[in-house]
Amino acid sequence: MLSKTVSLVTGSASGLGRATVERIVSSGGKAIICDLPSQSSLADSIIDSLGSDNVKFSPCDVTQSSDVTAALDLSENSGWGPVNCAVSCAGIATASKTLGRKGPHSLEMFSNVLAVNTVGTFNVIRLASERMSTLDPDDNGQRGVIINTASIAAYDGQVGQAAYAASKGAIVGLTLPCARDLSGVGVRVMTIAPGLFLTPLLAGLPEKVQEEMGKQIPCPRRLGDPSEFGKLVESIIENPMLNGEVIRIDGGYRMPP
Ligand SMILES: NC(=O)C1=CN([C@@H]2O[C@H](COP(=O)(O)OP(=O)(O)OC[C@H]3O[C@@H](n4cnc5c(N)ncnc54)[C@H](O)[C@@H]3O)[C@@H](O)[C@H]2O)C=CC1
Ligand SMILES: C[C@]12CCC(=O)C=C1CC[C@@H]1[C@@H]2[C@@H](O)C[C@@]2(C)[C@H]1CC[C@]2(O)C(=O)C=O
Repeated sequence: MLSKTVSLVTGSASGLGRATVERIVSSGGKAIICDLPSQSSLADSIIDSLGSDNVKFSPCDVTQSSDVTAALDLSENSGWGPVNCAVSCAGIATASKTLGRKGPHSLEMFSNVLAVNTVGTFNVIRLASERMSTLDPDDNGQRGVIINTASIAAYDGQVGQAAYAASKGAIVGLTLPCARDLSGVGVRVMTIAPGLFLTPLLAGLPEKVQEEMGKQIPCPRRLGDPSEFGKLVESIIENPMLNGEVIRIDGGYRMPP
């Protein structure tokens, strides 16, 4: 049960973030949805189905410190107290070769992917951990847990994924040092590296392509369901010994070049 969980979940108007909010709330916790202002109608539909006592929306660009601060404030101003769980799912994926037919990879695109995926994730870690540090510790001396989302592209980046794989590799890389940095205040840091999940990121592909992608996965022979990501988030929250590690959730899949 997550009845003591007060969470902030970025990128949670959609896909893996949304499934995380649904899981946390169905297990008794509360969640602040942090997503871009353009996603407000999706956020409203989640609030309608889960209840405004359990879920609130804070329009947020994760690259902006003031937006993340406002989301953390919303939890405290709503009477929920400081968050004790922060899950980063906000992310963007681009495809562009390092040197393509039209010339070199856009530097702006590379910087933007790193800004949202990596800098945005670290922004949440640094600001959320400060709030968690004000909480009373539990029996294990722990005050909170931070869960990041990388990708198996951090290890098996494909053609055209230099920016995306770099942004996710950096999240893998910061997991242990952040866990070490925050151990003194009793905050755990974990990262999930998903394989292929059926979210709006992949749902836009033709069905045939989705089916073919699903068949590449050794077992189970299908794309992941976002609820399976939500289940893993719940396990990480509940298990005090999980810290400083990256967990792949990919059905044994390794991406080809
Ligand atoms: N679906 C998949 O197969 C996989 C997804 N991932 C990662 O999981 C995370 C979630 O992806 P999905 O749920 O599939 O995608 P999605 O596109 O359904 O959700 C991503 C959410 O992030 C939000 N977002 C984008 N930029 C933002 C910003 N600057 N500030 C706040 N929110 C922002 C979007 O508005 C969207 O609601 C991403 O980091 C993605 O890279 C990793 C591996 C596999
Ligand atoms: C590049 C992929 C695969 C081929 C295709 O038809 C369309 C794509 C666009 C979305 C990409 C696809 C694949 O590379 C896996 C990722 C990178 C996907 C976005 C998220 C993704 O599922 C991932 O991070 C997997 O680890």
